[in-house]
Amino acid sequence: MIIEALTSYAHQAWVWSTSSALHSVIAGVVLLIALVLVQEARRPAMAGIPGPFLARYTDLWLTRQAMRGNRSEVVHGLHKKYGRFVRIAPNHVSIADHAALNPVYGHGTGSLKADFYDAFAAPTLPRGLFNTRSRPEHSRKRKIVSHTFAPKSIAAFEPFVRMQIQILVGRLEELSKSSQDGWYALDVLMWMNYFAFDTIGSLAFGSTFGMLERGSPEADVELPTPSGKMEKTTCNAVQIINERGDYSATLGVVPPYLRPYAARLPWFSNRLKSVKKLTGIAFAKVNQRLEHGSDREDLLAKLQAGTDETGQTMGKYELVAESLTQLIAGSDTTSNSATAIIYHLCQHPAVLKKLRQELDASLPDDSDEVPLLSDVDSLPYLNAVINESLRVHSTSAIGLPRLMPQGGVTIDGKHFPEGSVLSVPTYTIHRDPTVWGKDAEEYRPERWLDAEGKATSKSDLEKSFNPFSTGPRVCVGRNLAIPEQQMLIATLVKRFDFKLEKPEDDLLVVEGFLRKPVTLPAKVRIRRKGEESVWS
Ligand code: HEM
Repeated sequence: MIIEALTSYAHQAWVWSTSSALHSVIAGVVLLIALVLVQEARRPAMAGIPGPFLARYTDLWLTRQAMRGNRSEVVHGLHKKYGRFVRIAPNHVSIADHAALNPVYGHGTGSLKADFYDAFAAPTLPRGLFNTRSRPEHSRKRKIVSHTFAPKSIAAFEPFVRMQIQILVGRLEELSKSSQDGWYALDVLMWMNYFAFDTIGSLAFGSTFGMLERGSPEADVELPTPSGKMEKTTCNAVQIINERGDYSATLGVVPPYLRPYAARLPWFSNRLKSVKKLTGIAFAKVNQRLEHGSDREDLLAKLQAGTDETGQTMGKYELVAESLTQLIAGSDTTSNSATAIIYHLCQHPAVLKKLRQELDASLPDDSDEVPLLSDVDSLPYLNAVINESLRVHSTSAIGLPRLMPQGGVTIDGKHFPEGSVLSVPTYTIHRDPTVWGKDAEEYRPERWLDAEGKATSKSDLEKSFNPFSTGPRVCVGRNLAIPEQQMLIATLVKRFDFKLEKPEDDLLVVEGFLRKPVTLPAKVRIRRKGEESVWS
């Protein structure tokens, strides 16, 4: 009886919906609402968690924030309004509490990278260390790659990094001398990009992109043509790496079943060209290296030599994928952070003065050499300046989404079942007043030091300091990233004066996957001792 009645009802509804275009639209909307409500009913754990009304029913709310380029600031505002737990998508809760870092990201929790990371896969390559979501595949790759970042390897990389700093110094001196009053106008961000790309090019591909020498962001690309031949061309590597971040971080929050359609919209399809070109850069560089060989002890050499537990080395495509991963992960992270440091030093003359006192006391004045890592890695104020800049700027600022494993997870009495997506927003925990104090929004390197100016026992602050993430997917390159900043910033501060074109302006930032400065117009000149105030 009931089945007959339902069948007859469905039949009538079908006839009604097909009887006119308006009826079809109404039927479609009703169906969509029914689907959304059924989905909502299947997620009782999420139901009581506050957040924007639309985010409860559709991922498109978060997509919109990602497209607008200020996701972290918006999510931060929501946490201020609603508290520690905020539902930012139907199946995604943001938890602004450092105590959630371990259950969400920690070793042994069994959480995995969420399907957000599928949007980071390069179309023609196997997954790399960063975007693989498979635990066994990640463990295998991580074993090979972490070996390349062991302390012994970092010692071998130091001369390559110092060489790029030396080239940067030479170029800035030359440009300063070319100007009548010694001040040369430049975009600090672009020069930090040239440095970061050339350094990672030198390490990950065996040769630089020549950006510092040319003062331009061009890189060679090799792309397959429809006929299967490789076409050689050039592109603006800085621009395409930015566009690739915007593309992936936005497409990654679109529901997976809508991604093929979304990818056809001009906003995405224009940026997809950049994703392809980026792969072409890695192909061009790795091909060059494989053709010509090299006896350099760099990242690529270590990747080529690395073996997994079965004794297998990486094949060519995997090698390209991992080199590309390092190019993407190790380039603008470095340049964004260095630019933010220079900006904050320009805005805080007292901090600059103190840093210079420390550097002048520990490094010789008359040396043309870039300092050794061992000369600068334990300088407390330099490290405080770097940490404070990583905290305030947070180039990796969004909550990195993780999929909860079988059995789910309970955080602060709230249970999230298997399949829930959770994240801890780095931008917000870097501003938690219960950890950082009432002045959490202020730039104050002294918070990293004790009353005698020595590095504090960091455990109190470090529990909420998350620039490199944590757990099995923690940044594998952090042992390189920090020494790179230490040597670079020590050299620039010791040898140059900077002044901002518009000191009254905040640092303009936009967020794709990373929170990055848009530009930092400034002037640079060879340092003139006794005229310290010019930085502000
Ligand atoms: C200041 C500089 C850097 C910052 C702030 C930074 C930050 C991060 C963060 C937050 C992650 C986790 C991403 C996620 O889970 O989605 C990450 C992962 C990663 N980083 Fe870095 N990074 C920096 C420099 C570097 C450098 C120089 C390299 C290599 C040359 C590098 C290579 C990687 C790789 C390969 C991963 C993926 C690790 C994995 O999933 O096992 N990073 N980084």
